[in-house]
Amino acid sequence: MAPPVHGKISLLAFLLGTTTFVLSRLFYWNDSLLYIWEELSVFIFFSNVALLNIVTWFLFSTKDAYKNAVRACFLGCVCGFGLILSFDSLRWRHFGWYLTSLSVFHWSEYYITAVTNPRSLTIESYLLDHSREYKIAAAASWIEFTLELYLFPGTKQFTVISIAGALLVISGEMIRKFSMITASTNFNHYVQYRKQDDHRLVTHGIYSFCRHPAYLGWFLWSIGTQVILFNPVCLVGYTIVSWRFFRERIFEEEIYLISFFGEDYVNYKKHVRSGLPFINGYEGPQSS
Ligand SMILES: C[S@@+](CC[C@H](N)C(=O)[O-])C[C@H]1O[C@@H](n2cnc3c(N)ncnc32)[C@H](O)[C@@H]1O
Repeated sequence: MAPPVHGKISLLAFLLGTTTFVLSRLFYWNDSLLYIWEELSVFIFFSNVALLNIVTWFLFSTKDAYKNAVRACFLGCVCGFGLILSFDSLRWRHFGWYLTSLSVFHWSEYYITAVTNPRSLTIESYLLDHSREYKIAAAASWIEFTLELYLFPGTKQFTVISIAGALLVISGEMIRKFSMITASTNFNHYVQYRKQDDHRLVTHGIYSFCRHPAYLGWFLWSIGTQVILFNPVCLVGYTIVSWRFFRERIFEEEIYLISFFGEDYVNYKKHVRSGLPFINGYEGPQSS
């Protein structure tokens, strides 16, 4: 499946943003350039971000294309910044891994939707405006990381733990994207309260192992980000809050799936587990 024009714009703008990282590598060419980079890296980085914004504005002049491109370019710059920290900073290296994962996650939510289900594609498909709670959770993890970095710097250097976190993030991301590709036009970022004519029950591929693989993937990804950062407080908080969120979401979603697909969904539910620990979903009126 080829991405529609919005997918292509998003890809191009994201790659443009990541040139912030490529540019930083050019300063490693010789010692004088490296000296300039070490002295002026913040100024050079933000000048490049500003320049890219202007380039994006020129390239994608229509309102809709610009709205899309500016978000993708911003995520590309965050990815580039994450890569710079990952390669250049010992103290902030794991924060760099986290920023790279975060930007790739949000950008690919849009891009995979563009490829697999363009009809449902909107600017919200970046999930950047997800919810107030999501933003508070992100800010809390940045604050915890920074505080602990200054109070207990040694705790932010456990690379083995951060590698375990990165593996969780990568597997969560892959499970989620496989689910989106498998469910294709039946996948929607928002719970559907009315059945579309072409909405089919998906029970094959990754959906034959668990009923909610995309939520499982997101759950693993979100926990993994806190393991990368070695944030013990947010790790516990994220686990509890996201588990409760998915328990309620799955409960609500299954009420509608049973109303859409009747016995077919009830049978599917009997044979395939939800995928998230200790979450059974909707089990009839007595379970509410
Ligand atoms: C964000 S997607 C999540 C899908 C699924 N819960 C998962 O975690 O992979 C939500 C939409 O997918 C639809 N959906 C969920 N499971 C489905 C299935 N097995 N077959 C078809 N549509 C499904 C729901 O109707 C809802 O609109």
